[in-house]
Amino acid sequence: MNIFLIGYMGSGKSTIGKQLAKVLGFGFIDLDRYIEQQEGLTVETIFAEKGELYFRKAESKHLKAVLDLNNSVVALGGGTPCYGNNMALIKACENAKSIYLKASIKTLAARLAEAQSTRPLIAHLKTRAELEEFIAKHLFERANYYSLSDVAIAVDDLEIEQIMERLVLKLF
Ligand SMILES: Nc1ncnc2c1ncn2[C@@H]1O[C@H](COP(=O)(O)OP(=O)(O)O)[C@@H](O)[C@H]1O
Ligand SMILES: O=C(O)C1=C[C@@H](OP(=O)(O)O)[C@@H](O)[C@H](O)C1
Ligand SMILES: [Mg+2]
Repeated sequence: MNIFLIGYMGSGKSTIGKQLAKVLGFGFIDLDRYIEQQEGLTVETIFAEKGELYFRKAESKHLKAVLDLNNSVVALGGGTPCYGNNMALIKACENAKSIYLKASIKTLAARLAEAQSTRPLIAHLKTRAELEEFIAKHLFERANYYSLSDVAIAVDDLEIEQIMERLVLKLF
């Protein structure tokens, strides 16, 4: 079985993915880290020096390499399901479950305010109001892709442990 974690930046894909893999005894792949290893550049540098289009093409290419793993948890990037035929490929995987970590704009903004500099799409935003406006519009564009996931979990106000418990119940 293969598990794909989907959701907006800051929803907890990387954090929950790592823990879930540990609990299940599965391998863990963070697609962003995998892209960095394969490209020999950080995500920030790829955006800055090669541009977002190059990143999206690399993301699709490297996604294909992690689709057919076994007993793995894969934390996708926030944009991964929303470009090209990525979500169709994820949905077409056999023995795979896609999980949407669904968080409110307020929760996402609070978490991302602490981590804007490592996320090129939001690094330039100055105030909390600008950040919230950006997330609201972006989430409106992306939510239809996220909602194609097999399972959705509302993560607002839940500790990581509580999310893990709910996830395991929904998965098995
Ligand atoms: N359930 C949670 N409660 C509180 N903080 C969380 C929770 N899940 C994630 N975080 C924090 O939110 C930030 C973004 O998490 P991360 O796993 O990097 O998200 P993503 O990979 O979806 O962008 C991190 O600082 C992480 O510690
Ligand atoms: O939402 C996006 O388009 C992106 C999300 C990031 O991953 P996280 O969702 O893990 O922050 C990373 O892939 C890149 O900065 C672009
Ligand atoms: Mg991540």
